[in-house]
Amino acid sequence: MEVCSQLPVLPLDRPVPQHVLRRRGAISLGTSSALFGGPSPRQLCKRRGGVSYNSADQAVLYLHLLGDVKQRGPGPSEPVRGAPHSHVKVDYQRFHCHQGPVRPGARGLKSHRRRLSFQRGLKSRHLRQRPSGPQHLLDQVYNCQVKCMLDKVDSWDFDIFMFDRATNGNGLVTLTFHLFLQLGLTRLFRLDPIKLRSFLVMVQADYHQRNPYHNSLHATDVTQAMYCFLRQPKLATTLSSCDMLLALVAAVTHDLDHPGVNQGFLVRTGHHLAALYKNSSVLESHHWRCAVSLLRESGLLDHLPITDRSERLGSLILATDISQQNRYLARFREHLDREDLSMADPSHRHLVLQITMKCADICNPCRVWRLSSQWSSRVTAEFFHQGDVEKKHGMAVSPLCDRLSDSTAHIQAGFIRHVVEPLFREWCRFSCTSLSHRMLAHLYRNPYHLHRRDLPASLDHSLQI
Ligand SMILES: Nc1ncnc2c1ncn2[C@@H]1O[C@@H]2COP(=O)(O)O[C@H]2[C@H]1O
Repeated sequence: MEVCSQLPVLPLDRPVPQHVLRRRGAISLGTSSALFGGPSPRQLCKRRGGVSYNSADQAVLYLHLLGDVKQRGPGPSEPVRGAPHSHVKVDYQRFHCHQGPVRPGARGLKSHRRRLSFQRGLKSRHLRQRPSGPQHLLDQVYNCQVKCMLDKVDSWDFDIFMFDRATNGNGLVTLTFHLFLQLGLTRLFRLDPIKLRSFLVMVQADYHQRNPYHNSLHATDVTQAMYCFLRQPKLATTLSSCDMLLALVAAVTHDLDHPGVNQGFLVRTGHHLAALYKNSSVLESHHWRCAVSLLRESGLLDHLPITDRSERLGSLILATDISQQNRYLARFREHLDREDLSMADPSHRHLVLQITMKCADICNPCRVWRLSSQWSSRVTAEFFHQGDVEKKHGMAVSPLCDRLSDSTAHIQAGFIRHVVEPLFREWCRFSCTSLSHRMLAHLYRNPYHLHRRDLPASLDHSLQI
């Protein structure tokens, strides 16, 4: 594998010329697709390599690389040259030489998923260690891309999907760590960067990557949106640093351990969480308890005398229960109508934070179509998957979950009209900024795109005429 250690920052929105690629010949574990170039932006989005491991041999990682691969320097053993799809076997113990061999008893700990799963151990070690050898060189290739994107993290058009690929699926850790620095929270609260990173690694690992929608990418997107909102003048000038800290923690943890099915499903199948939380805000209560447990496990905030920390975090996460939207919105609307919302009043500030959390959670239809369309496809895929499971077990199919009678356009139209628009209209009254107007503009424009996407091509053509 040939790796260049000094690479200039490459723009992510343009294909890399072939001659540059040939000269660099760089391939990294998590490199941005931009490095591999290609004629179309669509191809830019495709990863050309991957990593896997064999559970029978946990000391070895397999790199799967597309194209002609040549090795230089100490690194992966047994390189394969010339094959169109090369597999390079990497001695994992050499990557992490000071970790020592995998303990024979380690497999016995598998059942304690929440504490010491193989994946969490693997990820956290990988992120906590000082990079060494080939990994260090590989990191440099894509760190340039990530840095370039993070410079624009306050942009409403931030491409979270590309960012996640550029960070090799570690978008949540990378972005949130950066935002803590950016808001000065790490310095102000004297947060231990190692604890912060290990907390974020655990958070990321506790999202289910198999869920099309409720996974760590959604949490990263919500966190990025939260950051954009926190920078709005109404909030930036009135919220305390403690408010901001809690808001970021709530955003990044608000869907922890989401099973990919809704509360109705858990209640109807007699899931233990439904019994535990008495069929009320079942998932949100679980996300909150998971967040508290990971905060404890990491010890991140242990040194801070923040009173009611857990309760305040809980009330932000519980506010994302969509079935309670009208209750929150009515309170917010009343204050706006009476014009008596005072950001000096802690209870009013907290209500505003809850509304901010709700906005961040369901802002995906307010993103630019390029991003919004991906979210609507993902959420529909998750709904339909639940419907498939219900059909398979002879249960009644939940609303919006039947792939035979529901469609993405239909689901989005209802969601936007009844849920998103009422919330963002009030938000716009509260924070009347260019960002708010932009979000509303996308919200009104996106259904038009959706409608066109669902039309047969011939009909779409006739409409254009
Ligand atoms: N684009 C979307 N289309 C339809 N429903 C959505 C969309 N985005 C979010 N939701 C729903 O809004 C809910 C907010 O709370 P949850 O994350 O529990 O589950 C979410 C989805 O059910």
